Amino acid sequence: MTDTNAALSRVFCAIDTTDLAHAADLAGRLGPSLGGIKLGLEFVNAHGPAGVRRVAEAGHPIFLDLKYHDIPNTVAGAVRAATSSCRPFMLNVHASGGKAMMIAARDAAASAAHKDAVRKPLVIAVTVLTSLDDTDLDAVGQQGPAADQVVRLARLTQDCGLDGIVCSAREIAAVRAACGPDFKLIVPGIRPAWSETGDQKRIMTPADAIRAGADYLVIGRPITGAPDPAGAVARIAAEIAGA
Ligand SMILES: O=c1ccn([C@@H]2O[C@H](COP(=O)(O)O)[C@@H](O)[C@H]2O)c(=O)[nH]1
Repeated sequence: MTDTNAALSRVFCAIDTTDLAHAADLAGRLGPSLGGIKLGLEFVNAHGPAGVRRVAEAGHPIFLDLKYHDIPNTVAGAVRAATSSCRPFMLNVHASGGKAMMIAARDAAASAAHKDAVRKPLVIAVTVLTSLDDTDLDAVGQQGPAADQVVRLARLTQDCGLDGIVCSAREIAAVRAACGPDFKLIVPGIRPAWSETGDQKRIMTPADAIRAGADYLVIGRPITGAPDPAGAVARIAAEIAGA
């Protein structure tokens, strides 16, 4: 990839904060070429759909990262409500919530979008959190290694008709081999060489993750914790463009 705008369009910035004014200001400063903004549990629990709509005023697609994990009826209701109130580009559930729940989420997103005459959000499923490694999986009784569990859940997600998954960059090759080129791979756990790892365990640099075949990268603290967030985004875009 040689074009920095094309590189930027693959990046969702995770704005994890309770500060609404800061989130809206930051979204406005990251430039129109950014792929989108990811808002999750911290922000939405503080500010709800009105806060999401406020941040969306900057014009970026919104990835609503609330990782629903409940019984099918409850998740369907949450997906319907979120689709109508937040109009996200993409939202997610946990694949380990099972087949019936994922199908209910898929159908709820489609029916709510149809009812409101808006574009259906991409519905994707979290496989294995990027903060977990093989030892962590053993501890919760999930059959590792992580890559095997990710592929198992990716196949299940695809069978349920969802649009893609959240996985780490380390599993991209295995998931592509199992699920093909059109299945969307959304990849957090991204750490430029100059950033701190923090609580993430299955990490990769932005350039390597794009080279591996990620559709979108989700990058939070390396951008939001930088003294100059827009500068950090530009640096990441240049690294990807050089990949
Ligand atoms: O497996 C997952 C699923 C979601 N996330 C989310 O992505 C961002 C990453 O932020 P960083 O600051 O770059 O670590 C964060 O909002 C998580 O909730 C994830 O990291 N891993």
